[in-house]
Amino acid sequence: MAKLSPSILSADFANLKEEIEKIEEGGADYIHLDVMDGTYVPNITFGPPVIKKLRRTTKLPFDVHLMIDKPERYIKNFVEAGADLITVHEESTIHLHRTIQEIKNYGIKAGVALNPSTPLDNIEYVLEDLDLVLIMTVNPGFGGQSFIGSMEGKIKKLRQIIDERNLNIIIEVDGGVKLDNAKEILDYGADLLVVGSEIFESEDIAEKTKAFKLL
Ligand SMILES: O=C(CO)[C@@H](O)[C@H](O)COP(=O)(O)O
Ligand SMILES: [Fe+2]
Repeated sequence: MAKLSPSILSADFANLKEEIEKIEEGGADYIHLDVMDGTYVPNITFGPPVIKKLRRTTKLPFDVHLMIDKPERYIKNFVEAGADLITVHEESTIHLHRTIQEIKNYGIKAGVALNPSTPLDNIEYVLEDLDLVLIMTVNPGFGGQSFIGSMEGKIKKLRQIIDERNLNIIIEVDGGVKLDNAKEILDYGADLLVVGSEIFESEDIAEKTKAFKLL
């Protein structure tokens, strides 16, 4: 069964509590929280105070995707807000190894995200320290974009590396995941799918979440 992390980026921000209840009802495994700072990506969303309030509304684990410049400045704030898993972009932090260690020292899971143009080689020497690798299948910043086809090879290659080395790393795929391509993406080797617009822009959020869970 597919693991699912619905992204609230496309949710109704005036009714987040209700929207979260619907994905919970549909069987979501995590909630994906897209944090954007207007510098690392050309969009601004929300930060630790919003996440802290949301923490009281659900027991689902918080999958926090940081699209911010120099994320090491704010790891503590996101941990205190209730993150269970923090993913930083490889391109956003100079001392990636140190940033990963900082996240893990708080006793939560650490992930690294790669933009579409960033090679897997860039995480070669931190792979053993990671709980998760997030493959961006769109350029980060916005929901509702189309899956970039060449990411198929990247997901497959990462699956091969993880299996060959027997590593315990989740492959998360984020961007342009829809009901009609999700099965293929799982077959490439993804473990965890992020879905934003396809779930939150649908008529029935709980039913749509269930449909992904049945894949
Ligand atoms: O990180 C991001 C965008 O930068 C994503 O998490 C999007 O929110 C996914 O949205 P869809 O592509 O599924 O609409
Ligand atoms: Fe994301």
